[in-house]
Amino acid sequence: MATPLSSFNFNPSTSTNTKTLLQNPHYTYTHFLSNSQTQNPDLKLTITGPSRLCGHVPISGSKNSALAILAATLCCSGTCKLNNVPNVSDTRDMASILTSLGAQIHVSLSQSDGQYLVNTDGVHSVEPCSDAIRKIRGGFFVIGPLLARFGEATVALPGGCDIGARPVDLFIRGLRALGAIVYVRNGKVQACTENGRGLVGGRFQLDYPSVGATETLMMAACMADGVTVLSNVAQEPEVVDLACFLTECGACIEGAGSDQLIIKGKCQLHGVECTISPDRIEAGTFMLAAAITRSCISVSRVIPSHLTCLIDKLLTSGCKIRQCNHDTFEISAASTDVKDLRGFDIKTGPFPGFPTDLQPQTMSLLTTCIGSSIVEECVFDKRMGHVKELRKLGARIQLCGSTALVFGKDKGSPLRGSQLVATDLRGGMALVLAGLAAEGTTEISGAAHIYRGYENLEMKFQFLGADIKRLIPLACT
Ligand SMILES: CC(=O)N[C@H]1[C@@H](OP(=O)(O)OP(=O)(O)OC[C@H]2O[C@@H](n3ccc(=O)[nH]c3=O)[C@H](O)[C@@H]2O)O[C@H](CO)[C@@H](O)[C@@H]1O
Ligand SMILES: C=C(OP(=O)(O)O)C(=O)O
Repeated sequence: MATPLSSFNFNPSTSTNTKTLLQNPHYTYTHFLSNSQTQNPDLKLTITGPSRLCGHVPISGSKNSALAILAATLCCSGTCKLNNVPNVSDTRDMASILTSLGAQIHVSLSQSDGQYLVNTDGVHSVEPCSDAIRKIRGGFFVIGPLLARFGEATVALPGGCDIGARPVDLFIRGLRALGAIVYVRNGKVQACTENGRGLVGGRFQLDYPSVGATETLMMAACMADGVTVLSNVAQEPEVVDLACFLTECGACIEGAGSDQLIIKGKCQLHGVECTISPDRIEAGTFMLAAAITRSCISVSRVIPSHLTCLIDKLLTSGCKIRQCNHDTFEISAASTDVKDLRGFDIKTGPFPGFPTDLQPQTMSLLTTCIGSSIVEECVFDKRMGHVKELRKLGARIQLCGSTALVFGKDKGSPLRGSQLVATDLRGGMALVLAGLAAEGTTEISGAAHIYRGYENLEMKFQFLGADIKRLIPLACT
């Protein structure tokens, strides 16, 4: 029997250790946060473990699908209605990028599934607010639709997680292949079409199947004159989500989910209603949370084909995973159900490979498993910032470049609470998972990074029974 979906286990109790932290005169516990508060660099999370989780967790809409689809609304005349947009700081930043161009956005957070009504007919600028673009990676993707619909765009070089070199050379070369003139000047990419004639269909082979470059070029090609063939493209589910959205809007795209896209340009696309797919990275994170705390929880909505790699590894480790219906999974690592978990090796890669966005959280689990494991990060060149922090909890990890050798536990829990610093989104969440498993209190500063991509994160963990709180400087309340 699956755990009943109504069996929420809300445990708002405050442990002695947390009380000690709350005695800090400069910090307070807050239940709800405003937009600027989630981005406050002094925001902290405090967790007292070890936790046993129990109950059901609903998965929010995909951050990365939502960002790309919000950018794609710039291709559409009329209004787009987007449901299930996650209320995270990245989507709020994307909304401010669109409004800085003149788009009208009505956000309804009272809907349980975050609804955005977006109309880009009144766009009067082709240069989005640079400060917002420099905060997130997805904001840069607007260069494709702006150029396609309005014939020019000036977009600052993007931000996003600090996880290595993140150039935009493939975007630039791809847009040139569609007839654009593109320069990088003073930290901004300036693009226009020759004599204002618009983009033209062309052929372009990506050196690497970049998700963002594939999405940007797909949006541009949808409104270029003629046929475009893009090869060696990304096959991630978020690319498929974007292609489905654009097709509903009237675009003609073949091959989404394969390594080649054939796109026939259309003069105009129209607004549609669309529901953002569930976030596979959030779903994977909660499955890993169940494993690291040796607990049993259920998770929905999950699209199983999006998480094949992780599910296979968790089964290898000894977890029991049961599909309760088409989109609900129960995962158990509880001692009543399984022997203790064994370590396993992972190597990240483009989809359908192991997702780089689950690498840090998986490493946290491996520090608690029997035996040693090898973690190879092959997508980003500096995505190991969490290693130093996990060591502060007592984890034994040897690092050589982007390969980590993780020594599991000898006996008992090897992790003990400590004061940690989150330096990026998934690395920060890896610390949350480790904090749930660790004995004692873990305090994580730099928590704003985590709020970029996890909706209601501490509320979801509290419902599962974890002792987790966010602390915000008194000056900001
Ligand atoms: C907003 C968004 O959707 N972010 C996701 C997107 O990021 P993003 O689209 O930035 O990731 P890419 O797939 O582009 O990056 C992968 C690799 O390609 C390289 N590269 C990329 C573009 C380029 O022009 N030149 C180049 O060399 C990058 O340096 C990196 O090493 O896909 C990543 C890989 O699944 C995820 O981790 C991010 O969560
Ligand atoms: C790397 C990520 O995001 P971004 O590309 O937006 O920095 C992520 O979601 O893990």
